Amino acid sequence: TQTTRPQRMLAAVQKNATRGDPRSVVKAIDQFCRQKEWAMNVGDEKGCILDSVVTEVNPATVLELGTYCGYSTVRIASLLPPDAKLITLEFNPHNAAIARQVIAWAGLGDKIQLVEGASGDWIPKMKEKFGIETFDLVFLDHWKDRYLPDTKLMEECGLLRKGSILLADNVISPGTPDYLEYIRNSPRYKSQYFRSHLEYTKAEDGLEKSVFLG
Ligand SMILES: O=C(NC/C=C/[C@H]1OC[C@H](O)[C@@H]1O)c1cc([N+](=O)[O-])cc(O)c1O
Ligand SMILES: [Mg+2]
Repeated sequence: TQTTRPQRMLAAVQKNATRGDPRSVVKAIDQFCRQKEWAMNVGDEKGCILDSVVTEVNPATVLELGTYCGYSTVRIASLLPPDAKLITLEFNPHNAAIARQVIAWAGLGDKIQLVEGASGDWIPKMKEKFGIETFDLVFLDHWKDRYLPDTKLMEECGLLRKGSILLADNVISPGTPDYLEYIRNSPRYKSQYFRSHLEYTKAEDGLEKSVFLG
């Protein structure tokens, strides 16, 4: 029977990456996407910007919205300090099942909590279910029309503190116009655009980094 693209991506990781070596997992996925099949991972160019933000923030608590196959999950978790906690939300059970195996191959299972379900349902439960007070860093990479409602929801649930960083993928391609308009005009955020390209292509895309001012 026909395999799915996430299944073929996982097979490429298991074939080409070294168990317990997160950077080799990242490299294997990027190679698969360049040489075999495009897939919607943040990719290596935007990934380097992601790395620099994670390193700068050095977060103790991270929320990722949109795991997909775990590429950015592994990329972020490989840079976190020892006791840091990364919670990643994925709506699609098949993608979540693949991501769990990618994360396991990278040996990062103890740093990452993958939660299956809708961000709108889980964001209000972060405190009670995971003992999270606030997030130091949020990486938005899920459905583009969920960036704005979920940001407002995080504000309402008190999950952001003065200095929390939101980093949003795809603000140009596919684009998140309502989110950009809100975050760039809100007095509660200070935003910065990092221009780059849509993963594995020459199309423009970029990451929007926003600091919550409280
Ligand atoms: O839809 C995108 N991401 C949303 C992911 C959505 C997740 O929810 C549905 C599925 O569970 C997936 O894992 C996307 C799309 C493109 N694209 O070029 O179409 C590029 C990207 O970097 C993206 O993150
Ligand atoms: Mg993306």
